Amino acid sequence: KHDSPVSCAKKAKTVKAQQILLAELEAHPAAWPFLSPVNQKSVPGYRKVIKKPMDFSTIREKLTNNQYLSLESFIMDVNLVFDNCEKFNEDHSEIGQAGHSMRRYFDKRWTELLK
Ligand SMILES: Cn1cc(C(=O)NCCCNC(=O)c2ccc(F)cc2)ccc1=O
Repeated sequence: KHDSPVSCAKKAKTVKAQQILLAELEAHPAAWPFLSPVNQKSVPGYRKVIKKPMDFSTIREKLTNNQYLSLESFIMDVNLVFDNCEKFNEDHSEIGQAGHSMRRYFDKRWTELLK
């Protein structure tokens, strides 16, 4: 129940890093396809093809509710957004290109921030 001061400080550091990373993803010009859940009523085939939908607003909700027990689980959800995008969209479509661009940006930023 009570963390040692060291592990408590370490946890605060990763939460801070997650907040910084998510804010940067949300502010990115190519973030628009990922800011809210894909509307499964208006996007034919999405519900059948994508088994685990994920988007930045859902990640924001989970972060706010302290649902990420580790940095890894946060990174897995962000990568799920980009993996879903690659599965559903052609690489050279507008949304496909946005997904590649956002994944490159995320990979660069989280290694810079936590390396
Ligand atoms: C990730 N993905 C997204 C869509 C999709 O159609 N998503 C809706 C985009 C419409 N949303 C906007 O245009 C927008 C949103 C926020 C904002 F601030 C400005 C514009 C379809 C397939 C898929 O795989």
